[in-house]
Amino acid sequence: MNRIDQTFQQLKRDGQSALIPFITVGDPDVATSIRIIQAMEEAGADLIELGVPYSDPLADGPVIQRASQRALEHQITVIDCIKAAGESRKSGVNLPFILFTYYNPLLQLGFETLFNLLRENDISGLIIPDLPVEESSVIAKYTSEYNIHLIPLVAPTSNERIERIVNSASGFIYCVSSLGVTGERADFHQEVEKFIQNVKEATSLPVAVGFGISNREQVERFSELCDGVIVGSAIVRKIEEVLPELTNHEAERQDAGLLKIRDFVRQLKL
Ligand SMILES: O=P(O)(O)OC[C@@H](O)[C@@H](O)c1c[nH]c2ccccc12
Repeated sequence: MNRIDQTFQQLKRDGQSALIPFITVGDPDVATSIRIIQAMEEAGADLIELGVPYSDPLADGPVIQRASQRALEHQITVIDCIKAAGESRKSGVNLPFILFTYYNPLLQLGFETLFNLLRENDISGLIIPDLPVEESSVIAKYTSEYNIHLIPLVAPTSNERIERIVNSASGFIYCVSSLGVTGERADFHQEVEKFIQNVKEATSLPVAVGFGISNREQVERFSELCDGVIVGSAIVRKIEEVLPELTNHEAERQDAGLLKIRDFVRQLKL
């Protein structure tokens, strides 16, 4: 069984909601990203979204755009990101990995190569924000053959498309809490509760919500409504804040930076 399925089933048995951080791999570099992934697991994260930096991240707000730019300074590729997951697994990390990438880098790579790499590096899921369900059939045969989930995004404006999106999904459904781009928010789409309820009624898969969630109170609010919460920009901003420590040549300073990231994530875990 896929690690994502196992994790959500275990969380359901424990009556818990999943905490799913997003980080940009290679920000500030791959070795540090692997240490951040380890820190996320220590902090209590249940799954992790590993973002592939992209030059034209249309759906990303300024925080993640800056993280992509920092990673692209080292010319990090989708293969480097996949291998970083494999290295993390070898280091003892058990979290299910979800590769988060725009569509274009995958086209360059080719799906056969992609799915072989995903399997070799024990990546359990894929999120492609700019691949509409109408065009996802090209990937569907690989996801079932390799037992790797293609996790769809649904938005408050998806309405009649919700049925079609969730029927072709596996793993879990990613509900986008608000319109626009990623980034911490004080408030969300005015119908967000109703929207999440509609999605839950349309699927038996776990439902997670992301976009704008940045503090414990918001995690509590959305964990009441669904099976998991995704937090990206707030964590990426914390990484940005401690970059001087993470990139310091002294190991103690690096460790201090990692501890700040770990403690920030830990206070989000319910
Ligand atoms: O950053 P936020 O507001 O916490 O939202 C999660 C988001 O970072 C992550 O899931 C994500 C990163 N890039 C995206 C592009 C589209 C949708 C979602 C994403």
